[in-house]
Amino acid sequence: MAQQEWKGREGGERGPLPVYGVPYADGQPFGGPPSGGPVGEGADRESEPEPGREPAVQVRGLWKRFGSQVAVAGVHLELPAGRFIGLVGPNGAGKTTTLSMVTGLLRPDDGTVRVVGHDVWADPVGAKSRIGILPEGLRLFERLSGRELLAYTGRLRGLPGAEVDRRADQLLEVLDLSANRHKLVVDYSTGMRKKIGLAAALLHNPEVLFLDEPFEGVDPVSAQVIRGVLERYTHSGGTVVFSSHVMELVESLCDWVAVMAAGRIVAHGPIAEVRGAAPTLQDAFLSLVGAGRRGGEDLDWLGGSAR
Ligand SMILES: Nc1ncnc2c1ncn2[C@@H]1O[C@H](COP(=O)(O)OP(=O)(O)OP(=O)(O)O)[C@@H](O)[C@H]1O
Repeated sequence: MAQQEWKGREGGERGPLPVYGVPYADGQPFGGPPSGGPVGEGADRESEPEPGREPAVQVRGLWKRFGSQVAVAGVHLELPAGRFIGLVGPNGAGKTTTLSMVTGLLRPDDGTVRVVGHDVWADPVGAKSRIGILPEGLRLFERLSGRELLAYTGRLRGLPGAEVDRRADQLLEVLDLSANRHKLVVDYSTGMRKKIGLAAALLHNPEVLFLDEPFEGVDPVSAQVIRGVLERYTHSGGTVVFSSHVMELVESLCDWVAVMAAGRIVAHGPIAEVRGAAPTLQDAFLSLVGAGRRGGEDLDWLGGSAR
């Protein structure tokens, strides 16, 4: 089965896959830890960051305004490598704006972003060659088939054709898209679009994967498949940063979380630390973002029965 053949970044029987395009500065294929142990099954996922390993993302004093609207208000954040990281916050908190600036899609008004040590704006090629992105409102080349989209993405990433073919076929198989490989992307369902977008983001085996709401519109079976692929990716040393509103999902998937509210980071760290004494992450989240008990008490006209 293709899933078993697809070896992670620490390699398997076949060893690590070769790196193409811009070589990694530390000479480590696939961003495997230059020192320290592997992050994976059996590792203490909530322990301190691995010693000697560059943070996946370092954000300093990040600001973004849209007219009078301050979307991101001086974010400082350091995301450890090799973790499954959730970025959570209420609607309008600034998550998408932050992720857009961190991935080089939107220029900040102020501040710096480094991805695995590479400044996103001073060294865009160095930074972008190390990341994969599944952005919000994913725009894809609609008139290509899923298979053609992966071939195109792979060649853009500098992978040789044979390697693109091998990886694309494995990803299509693992993500259960093989039967739809020749269908045009325009005819893909929402969940299929997420999966082909994820395949495109993973194809060059990035060091850090940024996903904006990857499970939105995805059925439970596909969600399980995506989850398995992402867990495999982090277990072999990759870093996932994903935004979500579904706190149960974040709690079950992530080992590290950053909470945003009103353009600022209000808490960050290992899940257990952020949860503190609260029974669930959802409870901790509600108290962190200052949510009141607005359950619609004022909507006295709503609800059928006359009073
Ligand atoms: N291009 C834009 N022009 C004007 N305002 C914007 C723009 N993009 C974002 N904003 C505003 O910036 C703030 C943060 O938006 P952002 O999309 O980053 O929030 P979010 O946390 O991702 O929200 P959601 O969870 O609803 O997706 C909001 O008030 C939003 O209206």
